[in-house]
Amino acid sequence: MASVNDIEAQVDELVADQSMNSTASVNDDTKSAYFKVKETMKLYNKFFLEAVKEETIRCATNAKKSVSKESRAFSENKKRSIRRPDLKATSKMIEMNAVLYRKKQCGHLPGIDVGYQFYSRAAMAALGFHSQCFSGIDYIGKSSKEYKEYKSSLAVAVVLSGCYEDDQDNKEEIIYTGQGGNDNLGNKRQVKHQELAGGNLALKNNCEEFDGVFPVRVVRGHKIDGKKVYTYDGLYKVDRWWKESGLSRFDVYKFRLRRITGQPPLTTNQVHFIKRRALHLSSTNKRTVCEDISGGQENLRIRVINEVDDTPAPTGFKYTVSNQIGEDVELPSSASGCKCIGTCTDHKTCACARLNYGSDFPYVVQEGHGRLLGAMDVVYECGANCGCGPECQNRVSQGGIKYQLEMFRTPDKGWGVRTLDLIPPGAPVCEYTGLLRKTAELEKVIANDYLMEVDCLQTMLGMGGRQKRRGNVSFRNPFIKAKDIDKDPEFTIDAGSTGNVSRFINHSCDPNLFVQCILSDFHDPRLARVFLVASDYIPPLQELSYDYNYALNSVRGPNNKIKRLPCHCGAADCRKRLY
Ligand SMILES: C[S@@+](CC[C@H](N)C(=O)[O-])C[C@H]1O[C@@H](n2cnc3c(N)ncnc32)[C@H](O)[C@@H]1O
Repeated sequence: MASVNDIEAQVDELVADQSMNSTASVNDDTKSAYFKVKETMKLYNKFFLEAVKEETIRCATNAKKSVSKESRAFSENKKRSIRRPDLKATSKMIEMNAVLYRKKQCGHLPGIDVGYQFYSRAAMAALGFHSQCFSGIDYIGKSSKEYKEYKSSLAVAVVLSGCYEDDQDNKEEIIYTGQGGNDNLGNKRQVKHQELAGGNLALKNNCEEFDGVFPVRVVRGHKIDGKKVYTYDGLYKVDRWWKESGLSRFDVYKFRLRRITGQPPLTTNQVHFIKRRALHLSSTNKRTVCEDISGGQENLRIRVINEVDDTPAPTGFKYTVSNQIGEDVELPSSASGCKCIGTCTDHKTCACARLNYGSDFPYVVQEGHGRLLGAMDVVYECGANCGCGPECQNRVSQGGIKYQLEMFRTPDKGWGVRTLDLIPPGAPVCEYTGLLRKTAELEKVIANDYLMEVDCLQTMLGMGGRQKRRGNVSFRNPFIKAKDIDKDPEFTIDAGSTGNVSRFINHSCDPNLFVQCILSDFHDPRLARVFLVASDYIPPLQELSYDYNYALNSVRGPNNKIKRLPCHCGAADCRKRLY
């Protein structure tokens, strides 16, 4: 188990990551509530992925240990009783005092608006929005020392999980069944009487003792791409309660919840997509101007939609799924690679894993998705000379795009890219491809909006204001001497005339992707491949964005005058200018 010191170090590191991720230097007081919510979720997601990794290792170790029949049976049971990573992550948040809203409170919580989506009950608890991971009703207990001002218990939030046979849900008016007496097997069965205690008593108090003055936050569970998601539907007043004999003839408590007027409209119906339905909506209801911008080169076709104006699908560039190499760029010979066979599983014996931060695999594989444990200086994947095959868990970024993307016309940023699938945090979404050129060659180029510097080396060395990231990769680069390194990267990917879908991804001051350099076939960081990786859960139809990270006043026009480009990202903490 990690010591408190380890955990504190991780938090410091993450906070450093966060502050360096933004060019605006924001201190705690000036950060908006939205930013704090996002930061808290990032920390939770990091702990979650680490817990997944710990569990994977624990299960593998248990399986190895099982030699005799009995110990194998024991180990199988242990494997089944996996300690839930989501609960472990929340415990860690509590242990570290990192829960955002530690003191329970009624009403809206800043930074969490109606329509906000939680990707697990544990994530909700990590924010302090609803602190129970299993019970439907979260309440302030009357005996709680912290809440002396309340003479009776008081409910603050309820989850409508669809687990109770007696629930009735008309969206604006809900007949909510109290908690308890359910068999918790997912078949909605009541198996015993409910009691007027705990959360049920608290909801009754909201209605009677407090005369409906204190509304409860209502969260509704539904599915996106087969994953359970919880959407905040707003504040509801508890205006009636009663006891009745339920469908299975057991006593149940009922509470009538009425949505308070004047709140933004409900979004649960709008976000209730399953994979194919999102695609279907996209293809039938919208104006498609190109069936596949990749011309069949990607695994999944990428439609182009324009519902804004008459601009046809973009032309004037050649689609390429991998980097084209400029005439005066010489690629180094391939790195020697690992000797693993099939798939790499042991980080101690895999030579590629050992090059990474913590001498370990940089990814965890969860529910079929390979996810990066966090932003790193550099990621070493297995490559051309490795013994393992394409199914290896250390090749997550390889093999093309895995999430259905769509290009669309925005009202004020030209073309943009959105996802039609739910993308989990840490998932590599796409490579930034183009023509790999020497940066010096591009100095005289005046207008090219599609350049991406390969700043892997500068990031590894923390030079030139590059993001501080996780990385214990020592500088043992045979390609270049440390003293010769310039703060400006030597190579740039120019996607002006050749590139892929990434060239259409816009900037945001509150992005959902981050830039990650990856090395695989060869290990020269000056020529690393550049990927865009999800930093949050990205729901279907949300625009993809990353931080272009321009230094302000750094872009000059033909007459050497400083150029200014207003930012239209719409983020609460928008810096107002791209450059
Ligand atoms: C790499 S391109 C992105 C794709 C571009 N929208 C297009 O239609 O080709 C970068 C350019 O997109 C526009 N852009 C990207 N993000 C923007 C933002 N947040 N606000 C305003 N314009 C933006 C700017 O014109 C910028 O120079």
